[in-house]
Amino acid sequence: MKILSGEQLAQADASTIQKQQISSIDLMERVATLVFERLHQRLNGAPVPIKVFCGIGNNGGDGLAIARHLIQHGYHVTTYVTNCSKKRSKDFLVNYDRIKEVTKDWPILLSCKDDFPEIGQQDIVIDAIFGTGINRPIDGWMAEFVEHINNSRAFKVAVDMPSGLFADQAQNDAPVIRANHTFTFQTPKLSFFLPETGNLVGTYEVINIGLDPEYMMQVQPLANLVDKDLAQRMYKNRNPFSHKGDYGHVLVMAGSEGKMGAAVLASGAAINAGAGKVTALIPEDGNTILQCSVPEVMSILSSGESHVTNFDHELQNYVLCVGPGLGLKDDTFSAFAKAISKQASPVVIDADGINLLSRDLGLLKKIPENSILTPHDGELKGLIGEWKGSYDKLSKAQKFSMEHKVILVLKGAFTFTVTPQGMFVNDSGNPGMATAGSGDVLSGVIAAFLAQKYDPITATLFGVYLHGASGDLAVQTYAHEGLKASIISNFIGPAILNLFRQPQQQPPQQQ
Ligand SMILES: NC(=O)C1=CN([C@@H]2O[C@H](COP(=O)(O)OP(=O)(O)OC[C@H]3O[C@@H](n4cnc5c(N)ncnc54)[C@H](OP(=O)(O)O)[C@@H]3O)[C@@H](O)[C@H]2O)[C@H](O)CC1
Ligand SMILES: [K+]
Repeated sequence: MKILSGEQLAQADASTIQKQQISSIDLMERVATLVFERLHQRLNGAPVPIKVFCGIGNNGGDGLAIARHLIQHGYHVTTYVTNCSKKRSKDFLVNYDRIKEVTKDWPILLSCKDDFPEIGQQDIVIDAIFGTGINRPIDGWMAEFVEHINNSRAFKVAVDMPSGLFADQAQNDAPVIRANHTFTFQTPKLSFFLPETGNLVGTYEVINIGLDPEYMMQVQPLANLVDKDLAQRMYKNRNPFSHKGDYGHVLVMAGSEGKMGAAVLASGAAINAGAGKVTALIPEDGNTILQCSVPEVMSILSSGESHVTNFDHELQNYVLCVGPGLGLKDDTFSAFAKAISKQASPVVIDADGINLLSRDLGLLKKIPENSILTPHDGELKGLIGEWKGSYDKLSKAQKFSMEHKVILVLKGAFTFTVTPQGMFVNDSGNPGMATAGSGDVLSGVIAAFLAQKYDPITATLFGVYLHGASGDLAVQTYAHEGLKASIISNFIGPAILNLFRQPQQQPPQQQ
């Protein structure tokens, strides 16, 4: 699914009105009906007090039309208009008139602090104050009003976006409605996925409002969302007559004294994700640990006892995955530099591999095009320097990716994959995955898909998605707290199966 900017959504809106020969007021009606239907499905006629707060633009117009449908269906609705300027959008005004068809109560105008209504704990608040048209931080009495709503314990439903939130630009502590649920139109917005603002959205639900398919097809999005549908389409079926040679050989260069677990996890995950063969290049003293932990993985021993000191072996045709638990010793650095310089096809570099690379960024010239770097924030600083907020981080990462022709996986609640061809946001995963070794598993999984001849971007996106999906399945048994990296790794297979499982049908309701 594409993630568009506020401006692009307005263009999609205009293009829909032109091509579908639908008026903007009818499009607003379509949107409001779809939101109403979802609310009605959940509320099922409950006599809860509903307060609809409308701005004076088209988001407010949506709010008025939603309020009209709710009133028509017997809900207990009070409608308010935040009267922050004399301007009104055309379709706001039409809906302001139309609400009179269903109620004698005019919407209540709010113009200052004295007008703020009390909001009860049982109330449902529908926030239709600002949507994608917000163009500056909310200030003055409106800022206090946002705080007033946020301080209430009512359940808050945002229309398109929580008011005050910008779809695609940084905002420094500007007031924003803290929604419990957001019905967002056509595409989710980039700010939903960033750590500074993601929590303001609550759960979100995308409503397909039927914007012009041609526009949606050709537009270059800010990013693409990788969800179950897309992951399903990435999966490659196996040929029944295939053998292990068809699924590649991963060489995991990893581990040092006290960190052999990282080598075990990365190489084990490569096996679990379907690599035909996996070999671990590890320090001598780690051999027993590795061989006892994952019998499927072969080993090559470096001459160093406690850390890898050299890269000398006879292997041919393998995918290199380098870095987990490798350490930062000088002779490890030389072995790392030799390892990456010998590669002709993309490599996966993680953890200490990235720290070693940051020691001499000149080595970037030796890395094959489309190699995959999987830094956490601390490691990323060694590559792109400091940043101010997520938008700055993403823009620096994009510049780095294009300049060095590498794929960056920026791990987080929503992992961003930044490629020279564009940016992707991952939709799977949960906070239980914030646990030691989870990243080692990810690097092994991505390397396994590279070895299975997925192209580098697909191997990365599919690996990141499945890693998160494994965590999502595992958490149902282990809870966030009980999740650990080896469990995530063991759930890769079930997560692949789950890609093709249909959601369970609800049993028919009894009359
Ligand atoms: N995208 C679609 O296809 C559809 C979207 N719909 C809905 O429309 C809104 C976007 O509507 P728009 O009218 O462009 O914008 P808003 O309603 O969000 O707000 C614009 C008005 O607010 C003023 N403004 C902006 N920032 C502030 C502020 N900080 N304080 C006070 N006032 C502000 C702005 O006025 P100016 O003074 O800046 O000129 C506008 O008056 C979208 O989110 C959807 O909900 C359609 O219903 C259907 C299709
Ligand atoms: K809103």
